[in-house]
Amino acid sequence: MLPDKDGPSGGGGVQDGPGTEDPSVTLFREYLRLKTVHPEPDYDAAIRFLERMAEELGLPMKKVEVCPGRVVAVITWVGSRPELKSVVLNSHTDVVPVYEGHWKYDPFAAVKDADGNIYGRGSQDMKCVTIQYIEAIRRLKAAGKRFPRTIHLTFVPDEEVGGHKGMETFVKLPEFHKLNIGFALDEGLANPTNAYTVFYGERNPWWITVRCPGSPGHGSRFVENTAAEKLEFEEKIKAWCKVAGEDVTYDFAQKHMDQNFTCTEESDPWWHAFSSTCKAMNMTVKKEIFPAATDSRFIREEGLPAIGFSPMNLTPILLHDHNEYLNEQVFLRGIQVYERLVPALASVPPLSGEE
Ligand code: MET
Ligand SMILES: [Zn+2]
Ligand SMILES: [Zn+2]
Repeated sequence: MLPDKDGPSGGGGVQDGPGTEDPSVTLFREYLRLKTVHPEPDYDAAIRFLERMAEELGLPMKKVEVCPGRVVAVITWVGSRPELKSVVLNSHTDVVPVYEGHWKYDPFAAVKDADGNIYGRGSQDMKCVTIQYIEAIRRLKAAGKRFPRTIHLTFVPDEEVGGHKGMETFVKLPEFHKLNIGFALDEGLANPTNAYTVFYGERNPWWITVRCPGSPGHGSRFVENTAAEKLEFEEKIKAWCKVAGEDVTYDFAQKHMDQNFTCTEESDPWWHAFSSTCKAMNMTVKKEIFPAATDSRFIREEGLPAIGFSPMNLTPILLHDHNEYLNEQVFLRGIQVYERLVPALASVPPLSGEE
């Protein structure tokens, strides 16, 4: 069947004929069209979509309103040994704003071009992962599988604005602790080579607002920051503010100091399950520290292991960029990766203290 081609100005791109697109890709494109974009994300649309997903999967969904208008949704597949610690598949539902003029296509139209590249805000960060989790679970359920450990899919708001009304609050609530988490997967980044990148730690974000009444200042970007530099750095700000005048103050919007990272030794049962599955699928895995910050930092601060992983190889890193896209074949391959990873993680044998 010949594709029906629209030029970029038509905003349509190339569409598959009816029935030729993989339903998982169609679902991904549908999700990309929801405008969960800051500064006013349509979270109601996301929750409605997730409720439909839960219904299709035949799994219960809980809603935890962590702040007014900010709901964390949790879809749960109870394991055959529910007393064991669970596996969390986390994703955030919000996306960063766009400069429409810089985009080839409408960033909320989920246009697919002739090469199968799907353009949309969130196509890499991280609506792809949300749908990959859901589709992997759908396929595993359809195949009649069940695993010892309970699997929770958590969908959180406001990651892109610092997580205050999202994961940061959620981890402090009893509903989070009741999940009885053993291990969590969260977002990572694309890798332009054939390898996949996994993240076992993050940089500590410091977002600082300096108040200097009556005297306009200029923003500064502090890119390099080792632990030692960071400790000294606040003294510098203090000194600068003091020199600028007694009424000059500063506030932290983000001040993370936690240096916890997740164990990636082969002796660690969670890491072993993750890495041996990747090996069995002939995937090359590169371990890195995440260059920015994700909701994993809140999970790690609770003392729980979390790996940042978005299965996108052969893909330029386009998170927060204009013309963010993901190729449909890479997307589909990612579902297969989770179809293997999820069973491996949810079948990690009981750890000491679990029996
Ligand atoms: C410090 S909040 C992090 C927001 C977003 N994930 C970013 O890295 O830009
Ligand atoms: Zn993200
Ligand atoms: Zn982001």
